[in-house]
Amino acid sequence: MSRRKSFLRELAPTSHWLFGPLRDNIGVYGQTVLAASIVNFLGLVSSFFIMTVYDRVLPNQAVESLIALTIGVLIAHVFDLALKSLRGYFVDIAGQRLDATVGARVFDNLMAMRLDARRGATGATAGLIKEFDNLRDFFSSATLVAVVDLPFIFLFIGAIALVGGPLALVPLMGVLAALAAGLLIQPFIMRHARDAMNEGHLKHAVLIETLAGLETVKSVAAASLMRERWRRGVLRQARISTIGRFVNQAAVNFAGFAQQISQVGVVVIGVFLVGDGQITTGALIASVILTGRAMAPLAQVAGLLGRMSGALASYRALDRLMATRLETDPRREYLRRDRLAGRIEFREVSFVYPGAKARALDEISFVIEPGERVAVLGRNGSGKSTIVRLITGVYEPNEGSVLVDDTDIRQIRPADLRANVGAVLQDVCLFSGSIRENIALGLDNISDEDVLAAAKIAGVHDFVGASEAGYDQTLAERGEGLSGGQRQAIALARALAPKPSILLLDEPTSALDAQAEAHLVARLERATRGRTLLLVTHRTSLLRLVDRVIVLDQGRVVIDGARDEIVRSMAAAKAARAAPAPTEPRPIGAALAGERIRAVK
Ligand SMILES: Nc1ncnc2c1ncn2[C@@H]1O[C@H](COP(=O)(O)OP(=O)(O)OP(=O)(O)O)[C@@H](O)[C@H]1O
Repeated sequence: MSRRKSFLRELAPTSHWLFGPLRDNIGVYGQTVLAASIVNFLGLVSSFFIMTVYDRVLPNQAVESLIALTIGVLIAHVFDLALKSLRGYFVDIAGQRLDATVGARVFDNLMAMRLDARRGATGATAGLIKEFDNLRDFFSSATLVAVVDLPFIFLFIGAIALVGGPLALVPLMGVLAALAAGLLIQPFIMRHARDAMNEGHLKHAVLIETLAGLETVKSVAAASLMRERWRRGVLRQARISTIGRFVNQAAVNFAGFAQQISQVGVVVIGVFLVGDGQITTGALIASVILTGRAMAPLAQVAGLLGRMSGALASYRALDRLMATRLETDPRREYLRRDRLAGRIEFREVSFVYPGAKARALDEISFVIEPGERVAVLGRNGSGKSTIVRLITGVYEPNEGSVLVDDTDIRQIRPADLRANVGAVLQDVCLFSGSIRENIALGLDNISDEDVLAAAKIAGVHDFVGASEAGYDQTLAERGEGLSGGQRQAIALARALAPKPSILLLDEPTSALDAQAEAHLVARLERATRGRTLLLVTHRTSLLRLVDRVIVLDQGRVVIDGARDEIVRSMAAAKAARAAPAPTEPRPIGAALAGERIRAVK
């Protein structure tokens, strides 16, 4: 099989995300059903043993028969013990396998989900992933075994009919009443399970948002606000869960009650039947024991129905997640482009963020040739970063197309596109691990030389080279332990390391001081030569890196031309307003804000 086909196969598991792996486990579940069935049959043994002892051994004092029967019943109980342990073990094995397959698939889906298909807060999505534990517990819990026991309830009632005749009607009515009560409350429990789950996700979202922004929460004294949101979430979830649990427990208790009453009923009616000579005393005792045995799983089944509601709510939520659009459509034949030359074209591109009303980009068109170096300028919110996001392919245009090397990027295999596009985004995000790991993130075959070369250009070597731990220095979550400028340098090194043909830098020096920025610009001037560079900036000092400038305003291209010409006209406009000459670094956006700009169209 070709490499491409096997990759697509990997991405496109053909079976349903849950039922497929459950089907793969059918052998293990089959063994569980077999073990549970034998356990149920062995459950008959004790009752028949007692009945035989009462009716045959006791009147005749048949000690030899008693010994033989006792040995038989002991062997049956040893089997029963072994099979019960195996039954639990089999269900556990099935749970482990589900963990390995379904758990991985859910995570893969999350990674491959399109950003514009994502719904709700990060914390709520994290809560959703937690739902998998709920589902997994359901399919690997001992309670599930109660389902296997359910048909055996009728086997035991059949056995009662065999030895006690009409006595069987008593447990039959008890069973039907308990099952009816359990089923009647299902819609109510189901609604509560779903509401409790949703409240749980909202609560989780508050927790994650607070933890992610803990420094800000503390420094702006927002703790009381977050605590109040958390407290409200906890109270709401607790209230809903308490009602659900109460009703479910009532069903479990009713099943226990039905069992007790049935046994009493069997004894009372049995006395009359024994009196009439219809059944023997042994048959009465066996019927009482069998009634207990028949109805024992009912409480478990009532509990199982409650858990099933929770599992069903989790399944539905996860199923929605698994059905969201992925970046890579497994049914599509993507183009493999190992090496891209770096031509970028925006053709009549419009884009609206999910949930937003206004267009972030409004029918914009431009071409950047391979190796061309372009700065994108404009006021805050004019759409500069959106251009970067569209080239990385994390968002798709609503209208028009973004082409790289004359191919719509939706046709290019996302992994190939990312391998050819190095990007430093506005919000730098590092991960726990060493500095080297952070630079080489996602690059499996990168050499130490390439890491070092990129680190030197980006300025990482300036603060890492002389330290004892060097590139092995371990960073905490999100790169904590480094300054903003140092984090930015690592992100730049990460973008440069694979020597991509396209380099997208979104305000790469916003956290640097003037001197560090000047050094970086000098190094970047050499390093970016021959690569397509798209630089988003508010600083004039970075314009040394580019030959052309595109200016955006409200999602439209309003100026597109040679750098020197545009810088000259900007300076002239400023001079005309008699503004004092700004000192380094000068914010271009501010300069442009008060300026009348010539539309290119
Ligand atoms: N995730 C998002 N969801 C909804 N709207 C967004 C999102 N990100 C950006 N926007 C909106 O899209 C528009 C363009 O945003 P963009 O980040 O591209 O601006 P920008 O020019 O890079 O601004 P800045 O100079 O402040 O970084 C803005 O109006 C912004 O409010």
